[in-house]
Amino acid sequence: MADPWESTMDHAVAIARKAGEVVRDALRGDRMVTTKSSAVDLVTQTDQKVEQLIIQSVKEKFPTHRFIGEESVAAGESCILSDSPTWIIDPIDGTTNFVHTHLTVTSTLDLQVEFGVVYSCIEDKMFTARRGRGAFCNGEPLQVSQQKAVEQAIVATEFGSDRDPEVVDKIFQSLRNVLCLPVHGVRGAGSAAMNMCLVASGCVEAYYEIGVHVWDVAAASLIVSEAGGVLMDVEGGEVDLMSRRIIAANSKTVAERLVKTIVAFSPPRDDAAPSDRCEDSTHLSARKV
Ligand SMILES: O=P(O)(O)OC[C@@]1(O)O[C@H](CO)[C@@H](O)[C@@H]1O
Ligand SMILES: [Mg+2]
Ligand SMILES: [Mg+2]
Repeated sequence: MADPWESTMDHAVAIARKAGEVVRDALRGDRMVTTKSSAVDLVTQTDQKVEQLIIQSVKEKFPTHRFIGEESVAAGESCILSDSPTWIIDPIDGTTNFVHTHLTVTSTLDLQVEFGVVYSCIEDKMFTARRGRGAFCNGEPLQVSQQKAVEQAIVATEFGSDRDPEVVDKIFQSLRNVLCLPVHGVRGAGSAAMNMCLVASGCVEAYYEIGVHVWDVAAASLIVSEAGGVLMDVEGGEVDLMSRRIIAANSKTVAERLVKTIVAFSPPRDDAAPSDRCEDSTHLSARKV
């Protein structure tokens, strides 16, 4: 049966590839860095340029579509899912990697709940998923790991950009608990989207994080699900993409072991009123790197 969203997804893949070209070009030059919610929550002009490139390109073809973009929300736009087709965009997931010219930088585009696209532009890996039609990397089907024993697993996570000592303590308590399950190892790509694509690819068995944003995980969530994986809230139950908490695992068994292990807490939701997000958006003086 013809897929009504096929041409739209094709456009998403094409614009993700174009975004990757812009990111790769920017890696060869100087990057002006400012900060958002904390001194280590980095953003560059390339993040903003790529997000506008994506949004303008989509608006021209689909004028009724709505957007949730990381940098638009940082600039004060709402982060509310509507009944209209809504694109959830992270122009650069892994800005810290980008600023340090480290590998693994992705751009994510998600059209709720129809398709997800994550492009890892340094590796030239295009991860895609269409609801009900599987997940792929450069056209090759993806399948999660079949390892159900968490003691034989590698788990991915990130430390986030909140440096409140009480929050850091909880993050470290979870990390300690996971390590002592024990697990074979803990890894972090510096990008939630890339960590989740590693789950979908069967490279790691699970990823969890408290502190992510909806734009970090929306596209890759569909890629994990379509690769046979499971999404869960850190306290069990259905994942809420606006809650800033997620477990993406190869199986319910592994996900439920992590639920019993993680020290749960609730950051301000992405769809909370801007004043409640406690994002102080302190734009410290820009610096060139
Ligand atoms: O700001 P960015 O580059 O889009 O997000 C980068 C990122 O590593 O920070 C989050 C918190 O650790 C991660 O989950 C997310 O992928
Ligand atoms: Mg991100
Ligand atoms: Mg980003």
